[in-house]
Amino acid sequence: MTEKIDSVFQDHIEVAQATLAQLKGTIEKVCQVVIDCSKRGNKVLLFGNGGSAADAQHIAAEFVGRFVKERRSLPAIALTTDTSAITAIANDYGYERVFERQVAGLAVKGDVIIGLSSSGNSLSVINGLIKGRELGCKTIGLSGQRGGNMNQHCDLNIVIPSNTTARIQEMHILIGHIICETIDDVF
Ligand SMILES: O=C(CO)[C@@H](O)[C@H](O)[C@H](O)[C@H](O)COP(=O)(O)O
Ligand SMILES: [Zn+2]
Repeated sequence: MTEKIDSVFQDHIEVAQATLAQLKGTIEKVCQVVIDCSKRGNKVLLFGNGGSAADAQHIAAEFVGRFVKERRSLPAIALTTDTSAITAIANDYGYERVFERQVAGLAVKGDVIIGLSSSGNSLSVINGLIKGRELGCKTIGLSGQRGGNMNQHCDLNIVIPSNTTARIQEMHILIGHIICETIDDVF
C-alpha cells in the first residue's frame, strides 16, 4: 500500500513537472483567451465525460460563483448538468451529439468552448468543439495521450504529457484553477 501511494505521488509530480516545462506558454495563451472572452462579456462553455464532466462543472461553478476573490459573477456553463437535455439529445440523436446540440443552441460568436477529454478522442467532445468552431467560438482542448483527434478541432489544445487518465485529469483541474487565478487577478 505505501509503495502504491509513493508511486502515484511520484508519477503525479513527474507529470506536473513535465506539464509545466512543456506547456507553460500554451497555458498562458489559454488564460488570455478566457480573460479576453470574459472582458468582452462572452461566455465559456465546458464539457467532458465522467471525471471530465465533473471538472467542467467544477470550473464553471468557480466562474459563476467565485473562486477566491470577491468579484462579479462571470458567465460559464457546463453542458453536463441538464439531464433532460442530455437524455433527450442522446435518445433522439445519439450520445455523440449531446454537447454539439447544446452548443448549437447556446453558443454565440466570441464565446469560448472548452472540451475536456483525457484521450482526446471522445466523439461527443469532438463534435461539440466542431460545432463551436462553426459558430465562431474559440475552441480550447484539455486532453492527454498526444491530443488524439482533438488536435484538429482546437485553436489551443493543452495536451498533458501522460497516458494515464487519472494523472491527465489531475493536471486538467490544476490548469482549471490556474485559469481561475488569472481571472481573479483581472476582475
Ligand atoms: O474519471 C474517470 C477516470 O479517472 C472516468 O470516469 C473517465 O472520465 C471516463 O471513463 C471517460 O469516459 C473517459 O473519456 P475521455 O477522457 O477519454 O474523453
Ligand atoms: Zn476519475
